[in-house]
Amino acid sequence: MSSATVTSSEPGVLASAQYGKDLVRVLRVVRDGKFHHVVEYNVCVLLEGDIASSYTQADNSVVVATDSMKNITYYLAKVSPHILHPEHFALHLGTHIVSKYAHIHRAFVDVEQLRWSRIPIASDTVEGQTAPHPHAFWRDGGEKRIVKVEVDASAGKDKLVGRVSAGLVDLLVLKSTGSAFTGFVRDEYTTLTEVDDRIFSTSVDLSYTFAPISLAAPADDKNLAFDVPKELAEGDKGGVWDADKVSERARTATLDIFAKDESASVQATLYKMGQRVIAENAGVQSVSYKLPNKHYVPVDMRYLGVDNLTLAQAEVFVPLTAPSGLIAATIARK
Ligand SMILES: O=c1[nH]c(=O)c2[nH]c(=O)[nH]c2[nH]1
Repeated sequence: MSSATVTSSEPGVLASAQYGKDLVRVLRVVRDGKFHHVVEYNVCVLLEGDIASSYTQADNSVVVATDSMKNITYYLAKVSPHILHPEHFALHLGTHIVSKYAHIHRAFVDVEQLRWSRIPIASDTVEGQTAPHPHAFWRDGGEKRIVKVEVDASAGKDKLVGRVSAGLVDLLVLKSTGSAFTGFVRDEYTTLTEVDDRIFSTSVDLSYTFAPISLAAPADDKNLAFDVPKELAEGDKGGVWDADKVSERARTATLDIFAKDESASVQATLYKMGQRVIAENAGVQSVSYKLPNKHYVPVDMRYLGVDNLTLAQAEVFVPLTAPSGLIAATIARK
């Protein structure tokens, strides 16, 4: 952003500015004969560049309307060969915008992907397996895949840098044993009892960051020449161009560790999850989790002469909506 003229009557200076369109909702159908693929995305596009005068001087000549950003998003949803891969689609969208507008130096594209899974048809089997329906889908949970991309043209339109992080949110999990919490600080504020066995439930917020990549500027006027560089595509195991597999592995690792770990605490389980994501994905530089500790409290039935508090007898629990613990950490590659 170029600096604005500050007159003496203005006590403040425009320190940063971004604008764009949020919640661009799009469903795309890709027809592969009778076999269809669908993706549903909520897209947010924000831009930075030489736009200060639109704030400081009411100069709209530098404004690409947010309405146009919505239209570009729908246009690329129609023509981009990358539409089924949210990381690649977001890179394409960001690259398109910074290449088209000379005064726009950075594009930030966030994609939230909603779940549409194939309906398994029990009466149709292929080699003994339930057949996934070719064009019927169901929302199998509120979990969302998340992609955040920055396309940075500040070093030049022919020196684009892509910064990508991805992950998931709202993956709700619960285990009814295999979790303890003991040995924590005990002082005058402590009311929590130590437990060798408890319910562990959380809503996983996972995000991992890839190493920055250089991007080829689109060659043609319609900016459709954005291609995954071949050498990168082939040698990119666990990196940005392997993003669908990374997403699957990170999700599986998270669920596996959650289920199998004899958890000493949310902190210790989180750390193991992060280590596994780093170990399994060579292109991932760091992994962050935010894990709320969603408490379930055994109901005290002693007034009825019923034991629902001792470990083996705790069977009826109340989910607490608030407060919850919140355990967060980032594990970075050494
Ligand atoms: O796994 C946990 N970590 C904590 O930091 C904590 N604090 C708390 O009250 N319960 C728990 N559980």
